[in-house]
Amino acid sequence: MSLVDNQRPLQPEYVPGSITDRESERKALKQALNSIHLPNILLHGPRGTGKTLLTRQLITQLEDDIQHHYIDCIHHNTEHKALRKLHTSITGEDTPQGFHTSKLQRKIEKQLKHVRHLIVLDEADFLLQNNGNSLLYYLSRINKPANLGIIIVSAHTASLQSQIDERTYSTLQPRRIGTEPYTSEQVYQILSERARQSLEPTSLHHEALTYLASATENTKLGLHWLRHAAQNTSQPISEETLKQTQKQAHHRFTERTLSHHTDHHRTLYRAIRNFDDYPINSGQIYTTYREHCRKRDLKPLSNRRISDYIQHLKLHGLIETKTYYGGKHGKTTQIQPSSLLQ
Ligand SMILES: Nc1ncnc2c1ncn2[C@@H]1O[C@H](COP(=O)(O)OP(=O)(O)OP(=O)(O)O)[C@@H](O)[C@H]1O
Repeated sequence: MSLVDNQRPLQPEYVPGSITDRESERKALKQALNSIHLPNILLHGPRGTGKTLLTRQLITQLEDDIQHHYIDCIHHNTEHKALRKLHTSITGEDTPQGFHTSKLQRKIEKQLKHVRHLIVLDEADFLLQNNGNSLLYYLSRINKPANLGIIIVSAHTASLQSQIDERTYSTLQPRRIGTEPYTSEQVYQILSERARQSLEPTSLHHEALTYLASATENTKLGLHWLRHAAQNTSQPISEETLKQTQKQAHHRFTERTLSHHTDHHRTLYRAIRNFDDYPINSGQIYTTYREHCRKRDLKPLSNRRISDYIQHLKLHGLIETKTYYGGKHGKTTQIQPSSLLQ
């Protein structure tokens, strides 16, 4: 018999009825939106600390005269792609393939004049890493007379000042709102509420949930692991069940994360996991990546592109990197799989 009565509350996209312990962040966001001019906000904090949830809740409560546009920058990681998405969201129409950036900009500017708009750039690090601040520069330039607000959601950037050019920064002047990592008690509370809504009664031992909450600060990973355990046993979930399913659950979590990316990202990640000893340097990784490509009949990408892809894995929290300057080889990057994903 399945332990899962309702799958939905265990999905990361599910919006729960109430948000645990994020009242001050919720209020800060709400307050910022109450000003005459829509604000620019940098919402930052580690992965799985409720940033997307807070944003999603906020946009459902906007005043009627504010249109919102949600852009996931993992998929829309260039100015052009993000503008296409924005254009579609503003007009409600598909954006023809042939539209150039300047045409998109003209059409968007026309629409922006009359109503207030709030743009959410979720996972903004992917856009910044890939395309610098060209989109933010453009948006900051057209924001007159201040009827446009931008929420920049980031798991890596606590301050935009070093990431974007001075002019763009001083025009945007984003307010910073941060989400701290959850304590294990908070993770426990969040996961137990989701388990209550999703699982059959008595199908999760108390000490199993305590173990799960102490083993991960990232609620997205915690939910995924719980779902995986529930789907793979017909007995009530114990601490032992969780320990047994940990490796597989983490593996699936990584696969799911990388499903948004290319075959080369997956091949690269496999190459990184292939070593016995860590850290390894980017040169060793590139050689191993090429061998994996050969076995999979893939044409390897250049070292330069692979350096970017290493950054993508880092942004997702799948690997940890340290860069050293100086020495015989100039700059070297040392890499290891994330200690949080075993
Ligand atoms: N305070 C909370 N109360 C209830 N559920 C929460 C809370 N914080 C996070 N969650 C749930 O945990 C999951 C992950 O949260 P969310 O996606 O908002 O985190 P995030 O900080 O945006 O993560 P990432 O940086 O990886 O995108 C979601 O399913 C969300 O509903």
